[in-house]
Amino acid sequence: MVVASPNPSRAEKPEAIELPVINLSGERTEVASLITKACEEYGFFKVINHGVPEETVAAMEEEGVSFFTKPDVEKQRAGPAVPYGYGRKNIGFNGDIGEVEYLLLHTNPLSISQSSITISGDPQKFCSVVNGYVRAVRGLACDLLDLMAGGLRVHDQSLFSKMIRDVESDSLFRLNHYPPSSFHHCTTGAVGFGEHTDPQILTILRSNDVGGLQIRVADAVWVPVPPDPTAFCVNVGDVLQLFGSSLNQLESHGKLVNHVQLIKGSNYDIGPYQVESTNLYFLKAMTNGRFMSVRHRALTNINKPRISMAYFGAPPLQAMVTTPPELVTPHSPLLYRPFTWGEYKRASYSLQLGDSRLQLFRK
Ligand SMILES: O=C(O)CCC(=O)C(=O)O
Ligand SMILES: [Fe+2]
Repeated sequence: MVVASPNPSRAEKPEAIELPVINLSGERTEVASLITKACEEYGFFKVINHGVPEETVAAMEEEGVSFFTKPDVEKQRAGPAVPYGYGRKNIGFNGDIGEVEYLLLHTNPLSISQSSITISGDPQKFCSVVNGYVRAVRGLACDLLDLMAGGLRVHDQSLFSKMIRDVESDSLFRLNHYPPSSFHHCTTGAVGFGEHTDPQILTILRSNDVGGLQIRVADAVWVPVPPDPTAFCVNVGDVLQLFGSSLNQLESHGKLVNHVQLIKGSNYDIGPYQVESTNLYFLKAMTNGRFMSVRHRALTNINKPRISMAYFGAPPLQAMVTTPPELVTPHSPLLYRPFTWGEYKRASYSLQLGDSRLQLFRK
């Protein structure tokens, strides 16, 4: 894999990346193969004609805006986020800080209903809007996971999706609010949500029309993903990476690497290249590394508030996460030892946001 040197000059402003756009109303086998390619080459893609009603998204966003514009004392009633509830600036338990406030919810309906009491003056309405949104995006996530399993030729095409359909699924929903940087008297965008990979299976992300999401294509090279309020942005989580890798595959993550080369060929001087020998940047586990869980972060906008909504599809805590045998071949030997999602989650919670976790489970 080719990456930039650790000390890039002017590496902060590479051109925006055009993520693959997958039209879900297309022919199924073709859609499955496009999604599989996007997961192998980018780890991120956008979906259109996804079937999630605009009203469902608008209602959720409205609840988010109405919560975040409340006075501080009222918001604090829903906190602290240990781990669920309202959090501000502190992300996790290990000192990560960002210019963000958020609501982190477990998607279990009982948990949503309990959290709603301190979040909203009309808890029943809040609860029903969140349940409606979660149901819709979970449906989308399951459909995408079935298509991925098909594209990877996994025998049981519901192998991935049944983990998040399970009533005990540990899936989460996070509403992020990034106040404009000017609010903090900054003249440039600040880091709202620091560099990380999502530990779960799959993330379905939606934001308002304000940019901020960036993905890391190489060491210290961040490319902005333009906002698109008509689409969902989907990204592979660590666990999905495990489900499908050989080092050969790690090296063939063409598109992101090509993007770096494009930047190198343009005005951006990102210094001499070197061959990266360890898999520090692209972490992968259910695809035995065929799909990549890419590092990303979110910056604040100088003038406008940004709202994002992320659904993180996860297995039940006791579920065993392991690569389907059909994805293990002599050419692609098993990369990770089997583990439970609970074990992986505990490892994530014990580390900082930007730490690599999957390699703790490398065979
Ligand atoms: O706000 C965003 O666009 C990204 C947020 C994110 O990566 C997360 O919540 O895990
Ligand atoms: Fe994330």
